[in-house]
Amino acid sequence: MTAQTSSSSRSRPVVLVPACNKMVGPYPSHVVGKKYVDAVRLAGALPLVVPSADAQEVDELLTLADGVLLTGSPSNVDPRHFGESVLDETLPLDPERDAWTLALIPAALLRGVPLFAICRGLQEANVALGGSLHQAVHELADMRDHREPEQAELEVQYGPAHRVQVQPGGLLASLLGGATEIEVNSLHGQGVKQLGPGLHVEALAPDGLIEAFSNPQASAFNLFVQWHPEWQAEHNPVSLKLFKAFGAACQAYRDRRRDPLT
Ligand SMILES: N[C@@H](CCC(=O)NCCCC(=O)O)C(=O)O
Repeated sequence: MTAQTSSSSRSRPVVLVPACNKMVGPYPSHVVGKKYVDAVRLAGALPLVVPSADAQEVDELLTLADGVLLTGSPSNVDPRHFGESVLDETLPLDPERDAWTLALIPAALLRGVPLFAICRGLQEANVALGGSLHQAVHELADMRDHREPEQAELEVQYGPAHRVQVQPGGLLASLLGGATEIEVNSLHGQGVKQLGPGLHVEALAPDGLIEAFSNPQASAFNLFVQWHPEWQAEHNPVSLKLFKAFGAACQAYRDRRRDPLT
């Protein structure tokens, strides 16, 4: 092994983590939950938190990236991005995040950069790829309330909430060694209404809500999940498998970029 290949195989892949935008006291700030950054490290990658960016900066940022992790957030994707007006004005939005992640997602997929998206990340990916969202799943007949018990302690909010059926033959089933059902947490009010064209359902909740999907047309690893695998990921065998698979895809992307002939 040459010195060059040995150093490239040792250097960790860089994973972009887009920040949310919120006020911290009187100060407009960029914020990312620590559990997401920790999970990127657990995947064997180096997290790089990106503050809000310009849609024009997406290509430049992707040249730095060996992977992208889209986090959850209390904020909703603005329904105007899928042709609806906001039904509940009291819920938070994050127009600065929408402004560039909706451009980042198709660009990352086109470039073959591995992409893993969680909760709001799944929702914004569906919208970025031509789908739409329910604004309040809990107000639909025959759907369960997928929101967390807000007054409960965090362990309960992020505790197991319902099972999901893993669709046979898909990426998720393969990552989970053929598992057909898993237990997940649930902390969201929005949810997939119309899945974007060409996207593949990977998991369903008992009420039929899409809980995971992938884009089989993209050349690299991509997985979008509605639950929160980053919560105490090191203690959850399902989460470990997902983050390890994402990390391995990011490492392979980095190694190919560094040494295209290997
Ligand atoms: N606001 C959206 C998305 C929900 C979501 O991502 N929750 C995460 C909360 C904080 C965190 O754990 O990062 C919805 O309600 O559907």
